[in-house]
Amino acid sequence: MVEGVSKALWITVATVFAAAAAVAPVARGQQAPCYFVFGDSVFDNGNNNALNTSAKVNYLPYGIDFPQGPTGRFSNGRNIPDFIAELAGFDNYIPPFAGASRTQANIGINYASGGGGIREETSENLGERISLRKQISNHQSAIRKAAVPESQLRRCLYTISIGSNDYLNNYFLQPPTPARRLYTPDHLGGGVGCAEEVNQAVDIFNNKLKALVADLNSNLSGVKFTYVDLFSGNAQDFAALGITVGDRSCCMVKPGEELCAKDGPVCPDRTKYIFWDNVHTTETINGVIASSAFNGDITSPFSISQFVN
Ligand SMILES: CCCC(=O)Oc1ccc([N+](=O)[O-])cc1
Repeated sequence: MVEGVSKALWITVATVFAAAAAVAPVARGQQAPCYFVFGDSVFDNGNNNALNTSAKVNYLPYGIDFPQGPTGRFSNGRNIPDFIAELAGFDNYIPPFAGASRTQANIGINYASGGGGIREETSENLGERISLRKQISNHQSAIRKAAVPESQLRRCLYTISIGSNDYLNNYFLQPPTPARRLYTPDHLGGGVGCAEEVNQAVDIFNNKLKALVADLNSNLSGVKFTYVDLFSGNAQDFAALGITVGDRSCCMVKPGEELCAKDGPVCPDRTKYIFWDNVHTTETINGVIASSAFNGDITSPFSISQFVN
C-alpha cells in the first residue's frame, strides 16, 4: 500500500489507475473497500446490452468460457476488471451500472461502455454508447443516491481504460459508405497483423499520458495514479505461456467488421490466442495483463498491489 494514498488509474490506449486501501469494514479478504471501473469495450461487462448500438455482444460466441455465458463482456470469458476484482479479494465481479442496485455503489460499479470514448462524438457510427463524461456523471449520481461516504471513496480502486475508440471509431474512421468499408481491412491490416498507422498515432498519446500520470503524482495530494502499459508484452513471453497465435482472431469475424459473427465458429484452443475478435483480447491474455498490472511488471510507477492492502 502506498503511504497516505488512495487512487490509481489505468489507461490503455489510454489506461490509468487510481487506487485504495481499507477504510471501515471490508469483507474478509477484500483488499479495498470499493472498486469502480470506467472505460470502453475492453472493460464493459454488460452496460451496452440495453442500448441501441452495434457495439453489443450479448450473443455467442462471446462468453463461451464464462460461467453465465454471454453477459456483454467483449471476450470469450473474464475481462481485465474481473481478474483485478479477483486479485483484490472481492467476492464477486463488479456488476454493470445498468441494473446495479442502489447499495452496490458502496462496493463498486462498472460504468464502461463498448464504443465509449473520451470525446463525446466518438463512435457515433456505432449507435448509442456511454462516453467517459456520461460515465462520470453516472458515478456521481450513484454515489450520491447511495450516500457513500467521501472518506470511503478516497480509498477505493478506480480503473479507466479508454481512448482506443477516439482513434478507431473517430480519428481513423473511414467514410461509412458500404463500398469504402470494404477497403478498410486492407488499409488497417484486415484483421490479420497490426495496424501500424494507428499504433504510431496511439504511441504519441500514450507517451503524453505517461508524462501526465507523473505530473499528477507530483502535484496532487491524497491520490496516486499509475499507468498500465497493455502493449508491453512480447511474443517470447507469451510463447513461454503457450500463447502462440498473435496475428489473427480466435472467433470468425466477417470482412470489414471487428466483432465476432453471431453464433460463428471459434478456434478450438482459446488459450493459445491473444485476440478473441479483431480488437479484443482473450480471457487468457486478460488474466496475464491483470496479474502483470497487479504485480507491477507492466505498470509505472506503482503496481496495483501497492494501492490495496
Ligand atoms: C479496443 C477498442 C474498445 C472498443 O470499444 O472497441 C470496439 C470496437 C468496435 C466495436 N464495434 O464494431 O461494434 C465495438 C467496440
